[in-house]
Amino acid sequence: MLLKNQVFIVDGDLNDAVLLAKLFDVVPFSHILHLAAQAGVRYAMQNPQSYVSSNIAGFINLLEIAKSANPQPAIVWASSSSVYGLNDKVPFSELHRTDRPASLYAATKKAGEEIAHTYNHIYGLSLTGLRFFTVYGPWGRPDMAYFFFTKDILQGKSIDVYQTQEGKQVARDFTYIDDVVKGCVGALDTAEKSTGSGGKKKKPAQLRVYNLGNTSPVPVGQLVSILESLLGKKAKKHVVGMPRNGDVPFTHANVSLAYRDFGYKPSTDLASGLRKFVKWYSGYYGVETRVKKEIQGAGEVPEGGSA
Ligand SMILES: NC(=O)c1ccc[n+]([C@@H]2O[C@H](COP(=O)([O-])OP(=O)(O)OC[C@H]3O[C@@H](n4cnc5c(N)ncnc54)[C@H](O)[C@@H]3O)[C@@H](O)[C@H]2O)c1
Ligand SMILES: O=C(O)[C@H]1O[C@H](OP(=O)(O)OP(=O)(O)OC[C@H]2O[C@@H](n3ccc(=O)[nH]c3=O)[C@H](O)[C@@H]2O)[C@H](O)[C@@H](O)[C@H]1O
Repeated sequence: MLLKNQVFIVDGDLNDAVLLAKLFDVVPFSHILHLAAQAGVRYAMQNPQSYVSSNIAGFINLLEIAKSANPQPAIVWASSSSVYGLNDKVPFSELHRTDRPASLYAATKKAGEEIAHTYNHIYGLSLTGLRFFTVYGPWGRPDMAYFFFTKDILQGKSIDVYQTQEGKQVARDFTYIDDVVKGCVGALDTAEKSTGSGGKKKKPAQLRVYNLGNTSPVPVGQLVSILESLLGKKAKKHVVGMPRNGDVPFTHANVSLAYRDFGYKPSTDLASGLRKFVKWYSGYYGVETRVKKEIQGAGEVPEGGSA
């Protein structure tokens, strides 16, 4: 039995139907926040099958169990800004085209949105897809640019900063983790109940898609300048043409729908968010940075402990 404030952790694969069924037997889930996926745009060229397995087959496995559960849970899940693909209207709105993905990762997230539509339509599952925009912060993913740029700058290694074939800077609507977490909680709080029971739909159920971005794109070159200042070290920067690797030249979120429906309002600019990241990174990896010196000077302790 779980006591108040306790968390029950089960380590398993989404594709393990037996395990998922057991979990649903034990817990009558009212809500599910589904974040598990094979993430990363560029890695999709190296290991395409892992995207199909986690983002399509694994998602369907979860939906299959959820649709037969009684009660059916409401599901909030992570889609991606990458579904906008070659869309060049800015800022990206949920009403814009998402039928031209630039990477297999994006194609699997877009497939997820279509699959969600099907399970909502046939079985009455309440489904909300959240299109996250390049999320960064403490405990982030080491394969993301802000993270490995930090490591490489500190180690004196060179970094590649992409520009478009036309020589324009590549930009991202970098979004701080705490803002995204607030968006997830808002989506969960406003998720309506599913309307089916025992695999049968009783009436139409809620189906939503929202952008969760920062609404303020920043060129990657500027991200590097901010890191240089926070780390107290110059980057060995090579500006190179963006390889044909699934990347898109820019992202920029319009978040008015999320604001209207659950008050989503990102409040962390890139410099403040990266400062928190570098503070965590310094403590976690035990490395010297300008931020670490500043906070030690002020008598604070770096976050994260040691690795
Ligand atoms: N970080 C971003 O910038 C960003 C942007 C858009 C969307 N997203 C999406 O947000 C979600 C979380 O991303 P993240 O950056 O925290 O990635 P992450 O890699 O840190 O977290 C994803 C987790 O899913 C787990 N996972 C993968 N396949 C699984 C499977 N078959 N069964 C069980 N677990 C599995 C991984 O082990 C990992 O712990 C993902 O769905 C990702 O696609 C992330
Ligand atoms: O919002 C999303 O849907 C996605 O967000 C994230 O993808 P991206 O926006 O591509 O983030 P990330 O790899 O950190 O590259 C950042 C920038 O650095 C540029 N970049 C990258 C590598 C490099 O060597 N040089 C470079 O300039 C690169 O061109 C880009 O402009 C998630 O990883 C992904 O899982 C997905 O969910």
